[in-house]
Formats: sequence, structure tokens, C-alpha cells
Amino acid sequence: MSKGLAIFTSGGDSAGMNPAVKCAAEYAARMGYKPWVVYDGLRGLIDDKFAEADKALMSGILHRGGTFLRSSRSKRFFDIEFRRQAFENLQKRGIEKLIVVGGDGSFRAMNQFYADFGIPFAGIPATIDNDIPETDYCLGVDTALNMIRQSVDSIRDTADSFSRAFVIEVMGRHCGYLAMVSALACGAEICLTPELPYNLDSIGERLRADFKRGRNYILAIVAEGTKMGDYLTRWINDTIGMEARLTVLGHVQRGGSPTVRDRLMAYKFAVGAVDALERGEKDSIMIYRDGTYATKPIHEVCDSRYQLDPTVLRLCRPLCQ
Ligand SMILES: Nc1ncnc2c1ncn2[C@@H]1O[C@H](COP(=O)(O)OP(=O)(O)OP(=O)(O)O)[C@@H](O)[C@H]1O
Ligand SMILES: O=P(O)(O)OC[C@H]1O[C@](O)(CO)[C@@H](O)[C@@H]1O
Ligand SMILES: [Mg+2]
Repeated sequence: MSKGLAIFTSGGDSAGMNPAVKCAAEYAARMGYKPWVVYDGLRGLIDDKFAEADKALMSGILHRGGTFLRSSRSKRFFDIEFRRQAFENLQKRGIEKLIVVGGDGSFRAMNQFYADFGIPFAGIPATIDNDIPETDYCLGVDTALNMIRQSVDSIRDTADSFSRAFVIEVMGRHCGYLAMVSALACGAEICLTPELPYNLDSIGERLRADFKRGRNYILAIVAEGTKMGDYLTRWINDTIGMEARLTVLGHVQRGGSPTVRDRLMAYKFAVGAVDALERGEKDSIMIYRDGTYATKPIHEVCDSRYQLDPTVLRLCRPLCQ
């Protein structure tokens, strides 16, 4: 009997999950595995929602956003009795290896599961937050940035027409990557993120000087992790004296067909994950660092802090002063 390998998606969905699942299943089959998929992430692992990953199931999914396998955040997975239930579901099908496509929380879940039952796994980083340590890139980030870019370009049209300020809150949980890169790509005047200290007094002086030179609107990008959206909007309105509106972009950032970059990186991560399991690695996370694909043991990933690109930080510093 060929060896069983199951693939699932977990945590916040992100564009690129579908091509990652498709490629991992097809490549695993070529490598002599019997590939399975699990629906509903960790919840489905517990509730026995498995299907054989045959060619028919994998067709027509590549271009779709989100995850066709669906995802979840599961409180029950913190409980050993539910994890045992998940283990029994694997055992009865002869599934000996797992590939998880998700974020840091999902990797921690697998690390715990490996400690409990010794099931080797490989993790594919996929989260729009781009907050996984040791990798420069997580699937879904490019697609999310393009969604944000499109929205901010549209908001600029109305900001200019009405001579208004717009504060645009973007996702990222505690990480400011989406905020910084979109602020740079969209030419925002202000960018507030958890990573960089800001100074409203000097921002105010800069804006007043800009107004004297003819600027008639403002775009400010705020990372959700700062919780500054409301405050900054009121501050621009009351202190700067420009009519201001707040737009919280919300979950629109998580949707959309994966960009070419996300599709291609999904393929490379997926092949790397199957290869890592084939080499006998037990708890590896796929990483992309300085232009190179590699794997790292989970403890090296989960025990470090994510580091933001220093050039991006340097370019954004003037936007919070
Ligand atoms: N230490 C742990 N033990 C068991 N399960 C865990 C552990 N940490 C996280 N999990 C499980 O992993 C799930 C996914 O984690 P989380 O919600 O943090 O999303 P993520 O994978 O980091 O993705 P994203 O940040 O993009 O939403 C959690 O809902 C929980 O069920
Ligand atoms: O969809 P939910 O569960 O509300 O979670 C929202 C969070 O998930 C993410 O979209 C991805 O982790 C974060 O940016 C955001 O803070
Ligand atoms: Mg996370």
C-alpha cells in the first residue's frame, strides 16, 4: 500500500492556498504517496472530513482565491483528547505525514501534534500578515497588496475630488508589513505601524508645509495593529483642519484570485514541502529568504521574531514623522 499523506489549510485563508494544495497533492502522487485532503482545517482533522485528492478534485481550483478546502480556528485542537481523535482519523487511513498550509498558529498546532503522536509534518507559510519569522514571504501577501493598491488608488480619486483626508486601515494583525508596502506603493503621506514610532506634531508640521505648496488631500495608511484609525481620523479633522474619513478595508484584502507570484511561489513551496518529508524531515517549515528556498525546523521559526525588511522600514520612517 502506498504511504498516505494529507494536506490541509488552516488559520486565515489566503490567496495561493489552492495552488499550494493542488501542487502538493499532484507532486506527492508522483512521488509514490497516496494524497488526501482534509476539509475545514484543524476542525476537519478532528471531525474526520477527509477526501482522496484525486485529479478531478484538484481541477478548476488554481485560479480561485481563499481555500476550496475551507479553513478554521479551532479551540478544541488545544485539547489533547480532540487531538487524539484527529490522530485516530489519520491512523485508520494509513496517513503518516501531513502538509499544513497556514500561518504561525497552525505551525504551532502541528508542532504540538508532532510532540503528541510523532506525525511528521511540513508547513507552507500562507498568511496575508507576512508575520512568520525566518521567511521573507508568505503566500497571499502579493495578492492582498494588489487588492489594497486597487482600493487605495480608487480612494485617492475621491480624496482629490473632495479635498479630503482618508485614513485607510489595513490588516496584518500585529505586523505592519501590508501597511508599509502599500503606503510606499500607493504614495501615502502618512503610515502608522506597530514597528515604527510616530510623532503627530512633526507629521502636522510636514502636512502644513505641503498644504502651502498646494496639496489638497491626504492619504494615510494605518496598520490595524496600531489601533490608531479612529484617533488619526479625528486628529486630522480637528487638529489639521481637513475633513477626514476612515475606511477600514477589512476582509476584502483576503480575497481575490492569486497573482502569478502567489501561484508560482505556492508551487515552489509545495514541491519543497513534499521533498522535505521525503528526505525524512519531521517538523520543517518552508522558507524563502534572500531569494532562496529552504526549510527550517519549526523551533527555529517559532522561537524567533519576524524581522521586517530593513529597506522597507527605512523608506517608511519619513511617513510617520
Ligand atoms: N499551541 C497550540 N496548540 C494547539 N493548537 C494550536 C496552537 N496554536 C495554535 N493552534 C491552532 O491553530 C489554529 C490556527 O492558528 P491562528 O488562528 O493563529 O492562525 P494562523 O495559522 O497563524 O493564520 P493567520 O494568522 O493567517 O490567521 C488556531 O485556531 C488553533 O486551533
Ligand atoms: O478573519 P478573522 O478571524 O476575523 O481574523 C482577522 C485576522 O486574520 C488576518 O486576516 C490574517 O491573520 C489578520 O490580518 C486579521 O487580524
Ligand atoms: Mg498567524
